[in-house]
Amino acid sequence: MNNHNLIIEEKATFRVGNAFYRPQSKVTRDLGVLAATIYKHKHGQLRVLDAMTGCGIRALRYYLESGADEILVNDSNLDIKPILEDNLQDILFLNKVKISYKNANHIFFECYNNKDYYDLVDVDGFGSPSPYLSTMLWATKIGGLVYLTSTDGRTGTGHLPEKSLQVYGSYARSHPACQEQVLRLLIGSVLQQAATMELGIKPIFSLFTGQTYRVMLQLLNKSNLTLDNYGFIGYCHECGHYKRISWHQLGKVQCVQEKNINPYVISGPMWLGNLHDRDYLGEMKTLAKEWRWLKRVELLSVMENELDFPPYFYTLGEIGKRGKLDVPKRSQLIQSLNDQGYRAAPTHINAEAIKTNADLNICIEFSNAISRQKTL
Ligand SMILES: C[S@@+](CC[C@H](N)C(=O)[O-])C[C@H]1O[C@@H](n2cnc3c(N)ncnc32)[C@H](O)[C@@H]1O
Repeated sequence: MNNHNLIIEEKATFRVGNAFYRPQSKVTRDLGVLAATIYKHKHGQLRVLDAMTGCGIRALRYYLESGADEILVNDSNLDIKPILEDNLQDILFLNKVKISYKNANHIFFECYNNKDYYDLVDVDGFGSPSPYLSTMLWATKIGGLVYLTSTDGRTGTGHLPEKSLQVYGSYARSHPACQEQVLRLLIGSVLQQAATMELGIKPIFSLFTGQTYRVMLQLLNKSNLTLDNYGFIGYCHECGHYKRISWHQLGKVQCVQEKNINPYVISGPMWLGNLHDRDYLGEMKTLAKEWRWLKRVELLSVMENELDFPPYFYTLGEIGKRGKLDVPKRSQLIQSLNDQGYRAAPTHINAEAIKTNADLNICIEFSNAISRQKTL
């Protein structure tokens, strides 16, 4: 490889040429590498299918950093062949990598047909993930991981509810916590697709970067779709309250606040369980510390702290608007809620929002109390 236009990302050195590379997605690659490395430690092997590779950066990093034993690298764009083969030449030479230029669904079907299942299937496409929501599972080993991307935020955030029905089989409406909803729709949709094959899934971690939604899921050997973990979220546009709604409550719930009765606007069905697995996240954090990836340690700590909360968050904007006073800093409001025995934590999804088990009215009351104290 000549040195012209060389890019270095962690242990990988490569060129982009006419292939795809987005430096801002490094955080999604970093977390993928951490999870893959933990998987290799636990299972002693790591065979990766990088189904939409672009310039090959993920394949390189899974090999060089996670210790992947074997990688099937694929991209449907044959025009990138010279640059991709140049980038992967060292591992091609070691017989660690196979490259193909097919539609990802073709590859998934081939894997299924040949009973050739992978430990990690990375599906990093453009826009909507809908063509791969079920097919990617055909290529995944039971107990293995799938790492799925969506960059189609508009559909799941409630701007295109009918398209959401088409993509996720769920009706998505707009509300302040709608980015968390996209992650939940993605997980819920894979959960439902897996259930049709009598399989289940467990979220290892879920990530929103501001542009990209990513979920890392583990494939389980039996369906875990239940009326408890797959359901609805209601949002009251009048008073800003949320409610987790189960199937048997549909049509029966109304928002009753201060003698006003308002209908909830309902989105779903979607995943209502935790967005991450506590143990796996903890192991990823320990590894990130060992590798001195301090920014990732910080992110994983926030993700750890957002576990075991209701499936939505309150934005400071909503709290301020409804409380009609200036809203304090996020950390101050969280501290004051914690001091009074409520659970509250930041969310990685929105830098101006909190996850809490306190009611919105409590958040407004505490926020106003801090504001009044400041003006005294
Ligand atoms: C977002 S880029 C991948 C980026 C890469 N994983 C990374 O981290 O830099 C999406 C890639 O998927 C390829 N692609 C799009 N649709 C595909 C399909 N159906 N099958 C295989 N590859 C596809 C595109 O050619 C493009 O290179």
